[in-house]
Amino acid sequence: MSILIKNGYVIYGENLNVVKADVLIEGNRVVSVERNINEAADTVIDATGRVVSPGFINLHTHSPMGLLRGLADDLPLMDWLQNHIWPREAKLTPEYIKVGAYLGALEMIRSGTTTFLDMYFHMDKVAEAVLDAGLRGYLSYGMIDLGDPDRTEREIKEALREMEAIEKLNSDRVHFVFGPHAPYTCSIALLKEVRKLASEHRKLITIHVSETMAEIGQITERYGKSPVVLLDDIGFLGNDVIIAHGVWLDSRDIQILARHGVTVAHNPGSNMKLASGVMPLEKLLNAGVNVGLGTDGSASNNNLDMLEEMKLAALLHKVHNLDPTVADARTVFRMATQNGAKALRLNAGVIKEGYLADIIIINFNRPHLRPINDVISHLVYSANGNDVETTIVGGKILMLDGEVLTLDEEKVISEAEKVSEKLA
Ligand SMILES: N[C@@H](CCSC[C@H]1O[C@@H](n2cnc3c(=O)[nH]cnc32)[C@H](O)[C@@H]1O)C(=O)O
Ligand SMILES: [Zn+2]
Repeated sequence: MSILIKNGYVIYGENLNVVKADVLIEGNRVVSVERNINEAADTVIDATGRVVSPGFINLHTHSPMGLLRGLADDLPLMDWLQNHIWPREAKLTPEYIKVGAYLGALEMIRSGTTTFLDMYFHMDKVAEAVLDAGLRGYLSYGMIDLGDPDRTEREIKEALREMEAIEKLNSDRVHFVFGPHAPYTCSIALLKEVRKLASEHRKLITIHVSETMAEIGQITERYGKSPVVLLDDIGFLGNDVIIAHGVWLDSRDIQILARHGVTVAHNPGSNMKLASGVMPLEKLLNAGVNVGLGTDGSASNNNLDMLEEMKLAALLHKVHNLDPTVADARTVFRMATQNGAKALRLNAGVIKEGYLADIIIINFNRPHLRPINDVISHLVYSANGNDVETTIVGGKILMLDGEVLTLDEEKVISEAEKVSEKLA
């Protein structure tokens, strides 16, 4: 199968050069980006007045949490989790989670996300939804043992069960990732076992770290050190680790993360909504730490729109530093694309010959995106997810001119509505 995208403004290569060109996709890869490609293709898409961009990589989310959207707002993290989210999650069955995963997948396709790193439970069900939807999912079972050795064993067993189930699906679009929830919900024994298993099975690890001041307080009281120093001391860190948040990091923590090549998934929307704090983006980037962008779940954001998230990231760090040169549009755009790909070791996040064809087309024939003075600026500061018209993953078209081809949109939405009645 081949796709030819004609006449668009293409965001080309790592340097984000915007060129008027055609893009030829063969199989799952981009084979050519040039003016006036005249080759025949199975599908030809006219992208006149449109921007052809790498799809977004949401580096931290809980995709089925759309089911809980709007049920518990305006609360701090620990209260939100313990008193509102966890009691509702206790009612979630594998079937409900699958319904939530379809809702999340639909939202991601519509807003231009092509790959996401997820943490939730029953990820084998999420994987089935991801495969139907056509997205790429890096899926972690969120492990929580609260220091109870019986629970440690159960959580590891469940993670391994889900790993096997996902591997059985035998697709390059779904990957299992280890997901110990956080240093305040996981015992040292669990964290050490995860480190060992991840190395043994060559899997990535993702974990919430240093999200709130309350967490720093708890971990310092329990262990006499910061969460990052704790993880370093038990040999947990490596370039296969993606920490979500990293809001409360001191300069020593940052040096440790840089030394190990750890990636940080930044979630500005969630950090602002839960009033967790402002992550030290400039310091992390200056130390050479890879920083990607995530939305977190739809119960703390409250959507999965990466275009919106880029703007939040840019604005947050400007006002926080009282310096508008911080978090410039190109830096933030790279966080939402190539930095995420780097963390996931995925040959995507860039449009270039040989890369995976994970590509979106954004309609710039709209007043808020004209005149086209600067494409990257418009994407970060002026666009939103609704401007995405076409979404392609691995050379497969998931949405074409605003019509989602892989999912029955009405059904996905009505089933989510039905499940929500059972959770309220
Ligand atoms: N095995 C666990 C499931 C954990 S999934 C991952 C968890 O992370 C929670 N979560 C969502 N957003 C955040 C966040 O920002 N910080 C910490 N936890 C979060 C989410 O609600 C979910 O409970 C169990 O049986 O309860
Ligand atoms: Zn999270």
